[in-house]
Amino acid sequence: MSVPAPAFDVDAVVLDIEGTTSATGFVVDVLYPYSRARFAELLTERAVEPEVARAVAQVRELTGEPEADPAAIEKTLNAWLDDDRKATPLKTLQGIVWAEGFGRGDLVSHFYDDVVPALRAWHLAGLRLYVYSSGSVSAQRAWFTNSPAGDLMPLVSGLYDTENAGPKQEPASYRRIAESVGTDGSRLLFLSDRPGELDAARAAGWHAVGVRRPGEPYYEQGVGDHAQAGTFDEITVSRSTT
Ligand SMILES: CSCCC(=O)C(=O)COP(=O)(O)O
Ligand SMILES: [Mg+2]
Repeated sequence: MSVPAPAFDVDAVVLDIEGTTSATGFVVDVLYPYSRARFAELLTERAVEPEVARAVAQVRELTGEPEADPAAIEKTLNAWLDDDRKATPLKTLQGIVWAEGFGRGDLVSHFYDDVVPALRAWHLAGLRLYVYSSGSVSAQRAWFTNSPAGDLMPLVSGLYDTENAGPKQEPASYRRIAESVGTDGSRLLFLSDRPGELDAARAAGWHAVGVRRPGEPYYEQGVGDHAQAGTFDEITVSRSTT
């Protein structure tokens, strides 16, 4: 079923990244190898850093291997990468490596051509913009700061990931975000490529639009009975002040 997106009167738009603002192919072909090549050093040379140690403890807990050494942890991380599993400790460790890569100029993020003009127009119209991605908050910040169109963080009011909000397929995560931004779910619009995420947002009382871009992994599957758009140009949002 294909339902075109209606016009939305909301206070804020919450954005998924991979498959929605940006190409999955770029993440998988550029960012994933970048992190894969740096995990060994991170796990051996920087194991005492609190963020690394916390993520390693989470990997050990998730795998049920409390004694796992750096080589075993690396093997697990790479297996999760192969499966594109959005495990929180994987995303934390990738976020560390990517943020440093963006910072030193090795990496520049990717946004589909229709996205940045739409974000600027929505921001100008008084809408707040948030990000909710499986990528860690530090990865998201680096992604928006180091875009081909320059620093986009001034457009963004807040960043949410699976650590500060929870899993993306659970309605409770969307309720948590609504509470955090101080807005009722009925005044929030979530944009994502994944039907399970759209279902969870709708179950929390949010508006949701499925973004279906040719070539993306979820394009063929579609977005179920959710309203859909092929680009951000097809999404009309405004914010009434009454
Ligand atoms: C800058 S975040 C990098 C992309 C990533 O690792 C990821 O898992 C994105 O997943 P999403 O929830 O945005 O589909
Ligand atoms: Mg996505």
